[in-house]
Amino acid sequence: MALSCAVLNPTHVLSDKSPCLSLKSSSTAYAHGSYRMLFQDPKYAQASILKAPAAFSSSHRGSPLKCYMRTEKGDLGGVSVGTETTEWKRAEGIVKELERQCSTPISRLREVVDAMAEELRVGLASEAKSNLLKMVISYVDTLPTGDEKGLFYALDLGGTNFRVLRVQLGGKEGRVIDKEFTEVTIPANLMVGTEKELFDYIASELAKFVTSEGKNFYLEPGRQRELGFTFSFPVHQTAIASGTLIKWSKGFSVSEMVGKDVVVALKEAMERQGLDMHVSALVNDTVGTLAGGRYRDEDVMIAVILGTGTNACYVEHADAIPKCQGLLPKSGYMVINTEWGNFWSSHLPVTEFDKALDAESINPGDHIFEKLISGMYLGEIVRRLLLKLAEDAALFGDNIPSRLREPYVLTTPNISAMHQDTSPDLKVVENTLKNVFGISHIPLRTRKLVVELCGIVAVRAARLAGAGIVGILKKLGRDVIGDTGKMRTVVAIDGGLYEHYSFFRQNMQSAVKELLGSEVSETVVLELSSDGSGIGATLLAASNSRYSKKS
Ligand SMILES: Nc1ncnc2c1ncn2[C@@H]1O[C@H](COP(=O)(O)OP(=O)(O)O)[C@@H](O)[C@H]1O
Ligand SMILES: O=P(O)(O)OC[C@H]1O[C@@H](O)[C@H](O)[C@@H](O)[C@@H]1O
Repeated sequence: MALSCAVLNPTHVLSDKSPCLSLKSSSTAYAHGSYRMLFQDPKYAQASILKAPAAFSSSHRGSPLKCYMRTEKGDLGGVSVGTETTEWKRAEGIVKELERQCSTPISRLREVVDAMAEELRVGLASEAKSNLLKMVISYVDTLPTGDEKGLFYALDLGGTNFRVLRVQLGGKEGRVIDKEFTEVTIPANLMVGTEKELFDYIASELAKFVTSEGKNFYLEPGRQRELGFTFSFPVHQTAIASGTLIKWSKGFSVSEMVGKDVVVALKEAMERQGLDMHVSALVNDTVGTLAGGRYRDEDVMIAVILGTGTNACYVEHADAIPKCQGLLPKSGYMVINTEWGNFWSSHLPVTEFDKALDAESINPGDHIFEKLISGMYLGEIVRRLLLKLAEDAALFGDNIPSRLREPYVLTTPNISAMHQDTSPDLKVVENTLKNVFGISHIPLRTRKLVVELCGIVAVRAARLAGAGIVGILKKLGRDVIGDTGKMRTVVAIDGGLYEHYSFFRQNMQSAVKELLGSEVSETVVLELSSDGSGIGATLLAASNSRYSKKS
């Protein structure tokens, strides 16, 4: 079977040193001019001089045989004479089309900003089930003052990790006198198990941690230990220390929990563990991050999580919350947990791959924005693209590795490592694809294509996250220089995706700058607040302590 490749001739050159021919199974190719066939893979090392018109065949089967062809006089000035197979052209076509579908030009981002600002407003107007954004009233209407004192614990149940923390707070002078924490990965089976299994695991880890309390930590005599419980899932908050689960996200589905008070579930589990501790605050991790950020900088107004999932909260004026009837806080403001992961707009650049991922997820139709931008999903999107290229353009040869069909086997840390591979031969890409999918002998141009795919998915995610932030700034009227002049707004950001993926961080920051313009963007600070939610939860436990004298 002849490859339908162009006939080679000396003028037909490729600008890079990518392999010139991809030979699948037994096939022949034709070459004009006299060339030396250099096989890239040593096991086919046979240099043979081909006299034009030359035909050669390979009995090689399986993944493509890569080779270089050069004139007898050696290298054609550093280029190889090559030809494109139809499959390669098809692969490039698919990637180009994907780039078009995922594009986020500033015009489209502005539409997303406006849609986000509108959904924020709608969500504050009423508790209608139809609201995309839950806009959860957090019952946090006072943020840390710095006067907090004493020993407080925090427990942070996230999408991937579960953290326990204790701090000794020393008021304005001492601030954080000492802190200790431990982090464990949540066993996957508990994400889909029973309430008792999940909460007994959490309570037992917490009880273990309490027994290791050192002498640096001091509990006032006669007091019960107090805890800030950070629960990174959509909760309908009913008071500062109670709330019922609205729905799971990020691969969790402990079914009988929906509608139940998560603090009651934790308290029952703590009792089963014999753990004597009072839950003083139930907070979303964005609210914890905001509190931790405000403890350091009084201009923190917004907190964003870009981790396994994504979400944002912000400080809203109480009189801008119509659904907050009769709950007018003395402070005049209320922290709102937007639950923006559930945002959707027709302006979002959603592709067939995103739709398929959503349809096959455990929460189809939910958290569409989160599925476009957060750490749980970026690797999975790239995997789906690679599978498409393998099926439609034989990117990795005739036989498709079975692991390429395995959902979530390619993680976002994998794609950030490949995407940020600075080695000249893209060794990280090669090793990652080999370790994850068992694919080897990947030519350089294919590795470059994989990097390009990671970039397309990451840029879209980062720019959409930036648009989400500007949507909140717009809701607050801080996307322009108001008549009160320039106001500094700090956005505290936590989460492994933002913290570890610098390319994502840079693209998000540049999207915010592009949307705001240089003058306004100078008033907005995006800062990494990597231990924010834990510290913040202890601070909120302190400010809502059963022993504090509420004025
Ligand atoms: N090196 C990395 N590059 C890109 N994303 C990463 C990296 N390391 C972790 N992440 C993302 O961060 C997520 C963990 O975020 P983190 O905030 O630490 O925990 P959680 O989401 O459980 O609160 C992981 O699910 C992963 O998607
Ligand atoms: O910290 P994580 O696991 O990345 O969670 C971030 C967000 O994940 C979303 O799925 C939840 O609905 C939010 O409540 C949460 O804040």
